Amino acid sequence: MQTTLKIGTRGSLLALAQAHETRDRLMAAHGLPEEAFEVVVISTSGDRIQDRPLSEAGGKGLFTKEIEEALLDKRIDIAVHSSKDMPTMLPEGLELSAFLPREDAREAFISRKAGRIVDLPAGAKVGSSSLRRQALIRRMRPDLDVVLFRGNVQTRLRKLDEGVADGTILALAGLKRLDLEHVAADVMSLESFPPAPGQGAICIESRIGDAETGVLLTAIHDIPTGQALACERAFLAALDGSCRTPIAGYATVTGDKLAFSGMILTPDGSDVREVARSGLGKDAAAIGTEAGADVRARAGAHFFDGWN
Ligand SMILES: NCc1[nH]cc(CCC(=O)O)c1CC(=O)O
Repeated sequence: MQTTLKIGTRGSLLALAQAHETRDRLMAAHGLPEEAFEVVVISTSGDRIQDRPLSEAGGKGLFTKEIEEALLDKRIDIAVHSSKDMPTMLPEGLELSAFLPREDAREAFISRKAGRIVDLPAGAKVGSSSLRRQALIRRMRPDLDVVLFRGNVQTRLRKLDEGVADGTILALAGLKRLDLEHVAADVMSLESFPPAPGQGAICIESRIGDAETGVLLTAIHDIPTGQALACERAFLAALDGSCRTPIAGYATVTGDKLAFSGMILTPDGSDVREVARSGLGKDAAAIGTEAGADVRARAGAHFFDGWN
């Protein structure tokens, strides 16, 4: 390779850890030196807006817009993202071309006051800005006070120290990538606190038709993770998923088999619909689409009233 491969990323420590993991895997897969890569940090609107829930500020695309512009302008060659933060629709000309092997997708409860959510005293404050997490907390403990909590992982942990909330929920995957796994008081089961579609999986976005980059990425793409993500993202798309909708979904792939579980909730957590489907990994997207259509039909129009 004559020129360096430019890897675009947000500037948070978690985003940088993900960009470095991608670079390290590319180095190992192709026997390339570190100098063959350049990590380009790009600030996004999502990083700058801190005072509002993202659902009000414009949704998921806020973390990707400026990075995707850089990709389309060829200022970078690939973009590294948390799959969870990726909208279901990408700008024309871009695709998710590789997924790294998935990290643990479970959620962690973090608190100095209690070992588990169920042990928090009545009225305790739990901070989260995710509608899914807020709904799941309320479903489990309607008596808790759910407060808005934004910022990167470090900011949220500092807010806990400052007493802004008594507890919060973070992805175990992010904590692991930051060597902060020890702050987790409890790791919650996939059944009791199901993750967001895409949680724990790093994805790489690139320009459609960029064959040179495609060859590099094929070597680090994890097929089971790619199938799981195709299913989860199809589920989200079938439900018109955005940051405004409490949706959980998680697929596992073993050999050629795929198993998917999904859930939608009303924002107050009082009503849920669950769906489980299994099939072949090669049919991942169709399984996700069908699961989404099924859960939507069983929910009925009334279920979605409170969503917008
Ligand atoms: N929305 C922020 C975000 N995007 C991805 C992760 C965690 C890492 C992952 O799920 O891969 C986080 C932080 C969190 O939810 O704790």
